[in-house]
Amino acid sequence: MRIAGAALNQIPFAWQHNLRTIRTAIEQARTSGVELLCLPELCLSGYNCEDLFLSDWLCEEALEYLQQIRPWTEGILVCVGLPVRLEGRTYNTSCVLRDGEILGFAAKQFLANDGVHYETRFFYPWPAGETTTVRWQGQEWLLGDLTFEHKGVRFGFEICEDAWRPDDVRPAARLQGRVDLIVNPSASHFAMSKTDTRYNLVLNASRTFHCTYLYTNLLGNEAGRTIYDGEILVAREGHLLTRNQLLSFKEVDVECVDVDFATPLEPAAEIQQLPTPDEYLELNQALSLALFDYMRKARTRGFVLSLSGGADSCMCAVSVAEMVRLGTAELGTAEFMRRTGCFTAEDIENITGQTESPTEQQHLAAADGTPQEAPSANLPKASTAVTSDEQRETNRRITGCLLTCAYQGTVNSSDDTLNSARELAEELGAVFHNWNIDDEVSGYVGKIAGALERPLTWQTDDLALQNIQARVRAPGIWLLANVLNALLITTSNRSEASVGYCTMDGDTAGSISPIAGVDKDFVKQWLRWAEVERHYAALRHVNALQPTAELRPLEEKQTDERDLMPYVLLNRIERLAFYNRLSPAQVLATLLEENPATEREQLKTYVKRFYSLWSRNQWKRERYAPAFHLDDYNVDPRSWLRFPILSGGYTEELNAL
Ligand SMILES: Nc1ncnc2c1ncn2[C@@H]1O[C@H](COP(=O)(O)OP(=O)(O)OC[C@H]2O[C@@H]([n+]3cccc(C(=O)O)c3)[C@H](O)[C@@H]2O)[C@@H](O)[C@H]1O
Ligand SMILES: Nc1ncnc2c1ncn2[C@@H]1O[C@H](COP(=O)(O)OP(=O)(O)OP(=O)(O)O)[C@@H](O)[C@H]1O
Ligand SMILES: NC(=O)CC[C@H](N)C(=O)O
Repeated sequence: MRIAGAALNQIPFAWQHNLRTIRTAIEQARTSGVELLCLPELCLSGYNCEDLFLSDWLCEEALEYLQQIRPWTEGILVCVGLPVRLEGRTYNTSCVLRDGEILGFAAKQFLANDGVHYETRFFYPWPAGETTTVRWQGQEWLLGDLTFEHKGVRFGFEICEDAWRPDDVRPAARLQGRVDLIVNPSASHFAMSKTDTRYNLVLNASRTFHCTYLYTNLLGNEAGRTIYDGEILVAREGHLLTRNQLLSFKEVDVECVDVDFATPLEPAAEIQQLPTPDEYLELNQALSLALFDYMRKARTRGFVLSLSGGADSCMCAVSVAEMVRLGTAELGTAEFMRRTGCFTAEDIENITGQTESPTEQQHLAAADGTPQEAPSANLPKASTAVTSDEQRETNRRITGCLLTCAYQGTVNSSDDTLNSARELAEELGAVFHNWNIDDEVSGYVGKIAGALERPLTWQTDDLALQNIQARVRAPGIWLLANVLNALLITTSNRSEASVGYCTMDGDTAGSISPIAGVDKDFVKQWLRWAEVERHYAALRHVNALQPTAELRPLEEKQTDERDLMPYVLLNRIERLAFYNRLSPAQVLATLLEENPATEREQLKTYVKRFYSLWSRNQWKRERYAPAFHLDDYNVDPRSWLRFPILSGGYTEELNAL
C-alpha cells in the first residue's frame, strides 16, 4: 500500500486557508497514487487556537468545515485533525474519512502539558478502551479509542504526546498485535536537535511494537512563537522507510512510501543512527521560516531594525537576509515575493522579469510526490546550496525592500560599531540610515536636571543616564516602522532577558523579538559560523568586537561581561536553575565541580548576582515582544517558563550559600 504523511503550514481558525492546504495535500497525494494519507494534529482548526478550544462555536465550526473535506476523499483514506466538543469537554481528535464518508474519530489519550504545551487547559484526555457517539445533523459517528481497516491493513492512532509516554502505558502497547500500522498526527514544536529524539521515538516504536509507524508533523510558524519542522517519518520494524526535509518554505509537503504489509520484515538488530544535527544550520532555517511566516501572516511589509553593529542586531539583520536567500532558493524568486504579500505584480516583474506568477498547482508540483530514498541531509537543499552571483544581487534587491536599518549614534558610540553596521547593511542590501541622538538625549537630561535643580552625572545617575540613551533610540525607529508598515525587530537574547540587561521601552521596544530564545554565547558562535560558512564577510567586524552596550563614556570601556559575568557562566547558571530546576545551593555546588580553577567566592558572587537580577527582572520578561522558541527551553513566561513577578527573590537561599 502507498501511504503518505503531509506537513501543512496552518493558521489558527483561518478556515479557508487551512481547507485549501488540506485539499492541496489530498489532491497531491491522490495524484501520486497514495491510498492512505495522514495529516497533522488539529490541522483543520490549527493547533494553537488556545482558549478558543473551550468555545462551543469553534468546535461546531470545525465539524461543519470537516463536511467540506468529505467529497475530496473519494478513492483515498485521509486522517484529519480537529477538536470535538462533547458535553462541555473538548477532545483532540483525528477524523478518518474515506470515499466521502466519516469512519470515526480517534481521540488523544495523553495530553502535552510541559514546556510550550498547555493542553490540559483546553482538552480532556480520552480514556483507553472507551468510545462514545458524535451526533451532527442526524448523523452519528464513533469517537474514542478506535482502530480501522483499509484495504486489509489494520491501523490505529497515537496522537503526538501519546507517543512520548512510557512504552507500557502508551496506546501502542495496546495496539500491538491488533494493527499493522500506527499513524501519529503531531504538532511537535521545533527545538534544535529535537529531530534526533523524534527519529529514535518513531524507529523504536516501530521495532518495539512490531508495526509500520507513520509520523506527520505541522509545518512553519503557525501562530507566532512556536515553530514546527514539518517532519514526516515512516519506519517499519526499526528500519527507516522514508524521511522528508525539514522546515520547508512550502505550505504543503507530501512524503509517500510503498509498504508491502503482506510480506513480513525482520526487525532491525539495531536502530541506525543519523548524523548529529547541525544546530547552526537548523537554527538558520528555523529562524528564517519563522520570520517569513510571521511577516506574511501578520500582513506587514518587512522589518525595521536599530542596527548597532553589535552581535545581537547583526544576527537579526543576517536572519532577514537568510530568510530571503532560503526562501527564493526553495520557492523561486517570483513565488517567494508573491508569498510575502509585500510586492505588487509590477515589483515582481521588475525584479524577476516574469510577468505571471506561477499557479499554485505549478508551484506545488515541485513538491516531490513520488516515493524516494530518505535524503541524507534533513534540511532543504537550499540550506547549504551556493548562491550564484546573479541571484545574490536579486536577493540584495529584495532584502532592500524588506529590511530597513538605522544606526543611532551618541557620543558614547565608537567608529568600530558604526563601520560594522554600515558594512553589514551594504553587504545584505538593506536600506541603511545613520543619525545621531545626542540632541534628544541632552534635551531630556537637561529637562530633568532643570526640574530637579541639579545636574545628572555619571557618578550619581549612572543607570538613568544609560537608560535614557537606549530609550531615546525607540521613538524614531518606531516612527520609521510605522511609516513603512513594518515589524520593528527588538534584538534581546535569552541571556539578557534572564538578568534584565536591557532598558524597558528602550532596546526592548519592538513588535517581534526573534532571538530572545537563544543565549548570547550561541549568538556569538552562530555569527562566526555565518561569516565563514555563509560568507558574510562584513561580520568580521562584529566577530572581532567584545559585546558592549556602549551606554557609558567610551573611556570606561564598558562590556557586558564586566557589568554581569562571563556569558558562559551566566548561561550555565540559567540552565541549571531553570532547565534542570536546581536550587541556588545545588547550582553553586555544580559550578564548583565544573570550574575547579575558579575561586569559590567568585562563583558565589556570580550565582547571587544571577538570582537577584533574575528575580528583580521577571516583569521585564513579561513585557518582551513575541519571541520564537528555538532552543530546548526558553525563559519566556508566555511560552515555557512561569515565574512570579513579585517574590522573595531567593533571599534566604542566597544568604545560606
Ligand atoms: N517588579 C517590578 N515591576 C515593575 N517595574 C519595576 C519592578 N522592579 C523595578 N522596576 C522598575 O524598573 C525600572 C528600571 O528598569 P529599566 O529602566 O529598564 O533599567 P534598569 O534595569 O535599571 O537598567 C538597565 C540595565 O540594562 C543594561 N542595558 C540597557 C540597555 C542596553 C543594554 C545593552 O546591552 O545594549 C544594556 C544597562 O547597562 C543596565 O544595567 C525602574 O524604574 C524600576 O522602578
Ligand atoms: N548605536 C546604535 N545604533 C543603533 N541601534 C543601537 C545602537 N546601540 C544600541 N542599539 C540597539 O540596542 C540594542 C541593544 O544593544 P546590545 O548591546 O544589547 O546589542 P548589540 O549591540 O546588537 O550586541 P552586543 O551586545 O554584542 O554589542 C541593539 O541590538 C540595537 O538594536
Ligand atoms: N502536541 C503534542 O502532543 C506535543 C508534545 C510532545 N512532547 C512534543 O514535544 O512533540
